[in-house]
Amino acid sequence: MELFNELKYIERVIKETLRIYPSVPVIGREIAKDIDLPSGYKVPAGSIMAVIIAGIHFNKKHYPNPEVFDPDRFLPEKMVNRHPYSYVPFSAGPRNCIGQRFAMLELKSAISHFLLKYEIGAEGDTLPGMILTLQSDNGHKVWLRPRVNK
Ligand code: HEM
Repeated sequence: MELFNELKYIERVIKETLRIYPSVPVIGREIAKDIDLPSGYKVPAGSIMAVIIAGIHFNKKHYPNPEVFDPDRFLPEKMVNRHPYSYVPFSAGPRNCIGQRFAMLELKSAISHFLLKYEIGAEGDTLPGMILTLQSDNGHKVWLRPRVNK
């Protein structure tokens, strides 16, 4: 656990990956009470709303040049003034992802063990698609090379 806490750069890479490619790009909620939006629109109780997580993560107000992959957006000093709900790959509130801490540990473990043995790179583009969760429409083409420890 202590070692995983030290993997700061991998953590930023995972966070930035989940910003651009949130595994759950849309969630739904039934509205319990009427909401008056600042735009003047009233959302009546009982409505079903879609929360577009991928849309929130591309809001230029929070993420300048949102299409650019930049793990350093998640440096502590860059995050300090960001709105708490500007980054919600695991949703937020009472029904958020119960597995988010485990998911982060699992990803750090898998990625770090993998990178100790292999180099990996993209081979062509991936077309994002969605079947409830985000996935590739044309597969993930990658190259792998055993890592030679110098
Ligand atoms: C990168 C990995 C993961 C992502 C991005 C993710 C994302 C999410 C999101 C966005 C929700 C909320 C759905 C909603 O609000 O309607 C959710 C719910 C949930 N997730 Fe995850 N999840 C991940 C991994 C995991 C893992 C590893 C587990 C279990 C070990 C897990 C268990 C759950 C459960 C049980 C819920 C439902 C919680 C509830 O409704 O109260 N997730 N997840």
